[in-house]
Amino acid sequence: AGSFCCWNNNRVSIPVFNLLPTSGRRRCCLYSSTQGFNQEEIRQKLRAFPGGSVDLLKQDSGVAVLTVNNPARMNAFSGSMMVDLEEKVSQLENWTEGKGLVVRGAAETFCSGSDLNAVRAISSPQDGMKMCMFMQDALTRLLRLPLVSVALVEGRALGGGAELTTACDFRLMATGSVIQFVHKHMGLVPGWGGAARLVHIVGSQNALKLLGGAVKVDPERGLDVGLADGVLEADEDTPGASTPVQQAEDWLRRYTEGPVPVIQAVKKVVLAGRELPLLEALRMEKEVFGTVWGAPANLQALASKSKHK
Ligand SMILES: CCCC(=O)SCCNC(=O)CCNC(=O)[C@H](O)C(C)(C)COP(=O)(O)OP(=O)(O)OC[C@H]1O[C@@H](n2cnc3c(N)ncnc32)[C@H](O)[C@@H]1OP(=O)(O)O
Repeated sequence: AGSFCCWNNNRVSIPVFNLLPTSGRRRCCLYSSTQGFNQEEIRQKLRAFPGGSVDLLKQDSGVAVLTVNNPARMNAFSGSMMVDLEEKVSQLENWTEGKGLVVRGAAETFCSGSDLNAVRAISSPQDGMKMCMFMQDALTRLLRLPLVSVALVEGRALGGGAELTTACDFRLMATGSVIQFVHKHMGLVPGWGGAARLVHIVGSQNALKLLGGAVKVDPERGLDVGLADGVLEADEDTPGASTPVQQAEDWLRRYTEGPVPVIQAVKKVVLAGRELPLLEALRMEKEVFGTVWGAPANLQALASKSKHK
């Protein structure tokens, strides 16, 4: 049962760690030392570029809020924020009571990508690749959490910020917000796993258009191409109106309402279907099914003779 998912000798072994029941979960590293991935060394390098933070609020409701917090730089990711993000993902991997996650930016904007000051300082290809592996690992683990996650996009999500939105299960765009993969304008392509995930979300044709044209995706276009799953209307005039975070939590509730083991199981079977070849996905589905069949929520539903009208 102690399987994990390093890419060894160009062979991808089964990424099952996060699909296991919580007690058997092991943290996954996407890359190993054979690919030049030394997480501690990269952490130390990244910490040399401080500023801002990534903050985690775990709530009794089972829904956590992860905030990218560097408003002086439009929530750009400094090096220390990348380390913060990875640590917060680790905490969420061990959150046995969790069901949902809202990912947002501070001060009404999402994230303007990597901090260009840090980018200039680590512009060698070797350092760039190390940062890329570190962020791919953190964001892959973010998407693989057994929580249903939504990116709440206010203001701008640019470059790596756009990539971060794709590491969530859903994207909610506030009125006036923009998601833009500006990489081409920076002489880059996505490196935090954003291209691979974008293809899964919108298909290769739309992904080519969005990346190749560095298209500004507003909420209407987001819904049209399938990048956005909903739009939040601004409601500043109504006294006591709910905040965008509350609106996002309300939106998410349809997927997070119910017992923790069932919600986590739903995410796990979908993840298996998304990431594994069919036979392995079916096997994983069987494993997860075994954790809910005859479990308290199932027995309770049977006893109450519930009807689905
Ligand atoms: C694999 C990852 C690839 C990447 O993420 S590459 C980075 C992609 N992102 C960018 O190129 C964003 C560059 N920034 C911009 O386009 C604009 O600043 C932006 C976000 C549209 C906001 O424009 P405005 O509303 O006019 O505000 P502004 O330009 O005065 O910005 C306010 C302060 O924030 C700073 N800022 C914004 N984005 C940053 C970034 N990514 N890295 C470092 N600093 C950044 C900006 O320099 C300004 O600071 P200051 O007030 O001049 O000290």
